[in-house]
Amino acid sequence: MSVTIRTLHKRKQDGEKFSVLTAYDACFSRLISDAGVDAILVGDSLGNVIQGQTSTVPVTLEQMAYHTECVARGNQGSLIIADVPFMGAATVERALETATALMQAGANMVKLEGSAWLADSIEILNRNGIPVCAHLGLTPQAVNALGGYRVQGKDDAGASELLEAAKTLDQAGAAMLLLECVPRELSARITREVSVPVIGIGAAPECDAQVLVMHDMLGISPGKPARFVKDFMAETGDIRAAFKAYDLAVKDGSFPADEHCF
Ligand SMILES: Nc1nc(=O)c2c([nH]1)NC[C@@H]1CN(c3ccc(C(=O)N[C@@H](CCC(=O)O)C(=O)O)cc3)CN21
Ligand SMILES: CC(C)C(=O)C(=O)O
Ligand SMILES: [Mg+2]
Repeated sequence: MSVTIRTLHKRKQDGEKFSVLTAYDACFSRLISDAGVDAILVGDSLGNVIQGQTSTVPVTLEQMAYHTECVARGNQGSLIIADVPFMGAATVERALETATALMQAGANMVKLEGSAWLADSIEILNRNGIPVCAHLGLTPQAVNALGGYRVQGKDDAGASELLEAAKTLDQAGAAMLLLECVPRELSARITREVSVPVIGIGAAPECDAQVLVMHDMLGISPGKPARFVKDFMAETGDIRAAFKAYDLAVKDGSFPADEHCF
């Protein structure tokens, strides 16, 4: 039985959590979906973990489409979400072209980084049968504008802006939201106040779902891991078991713990 948007919306209504991991190739896509992970994100984090770049800015649409095709071939029924790369939604026209390529490569949903201004693109994509996940908070494609990878929505003004953006995009028809590096209390409040499922990374255990970069949760990414990362390989010693332990920990609410939140 394949996971669909409907399945995941029902999970939120029923108060059940779901799990998401990134994958970039057919082999890991198969292992992750076989482990019961509900959705696979073909993240532009492939710039970091596949290409060895220092940000996601250099990643192109052609590369995203190629990795989405690879993931789609290995997938055993998880929902496939593909990242719209840098500048891919700069205009509504570009968002349509970019999303077309990713959906034709095998994605079931596209993820766009931004804020309330994504509403126009979301409406037109929806009209054309493309569900959208809106990525809010720390949006890594904007690292040069943000001045680094920093927690967002820390002061009162930033927090109410983020809450309003989440509500606007919920109203505009976003099928899901993703919060990255947003303080725990604010993340929990946004999750309560929107109708669609909220995926967290560096957000809150109260979110409806969690996502991690696969290489991070296997403990094989270079450098010091971000606060929100947990190494599931350390406690299992086996890739398949690590994916299963992650899925279980997300679903029973034991991941993320306080130490993974801001
Ligand atoms: N391997 C990998 N994992 C990721 O999670 C990831 C990527 N690559 N590439 C794209 C973006 C970049 N991301 C990042 C990168 C660094 C931090 C980071 O160091 N955060 C600080 C927060 C500092 C603060 O308190 O403001 C941390 O301590 O975790 C967060 C997200 C998330 N994404
Ligand atoms: C970190 C997640 C949310 C992402 O956008 C990616 O993997 O590219
Ligand atoms: Mg991304």
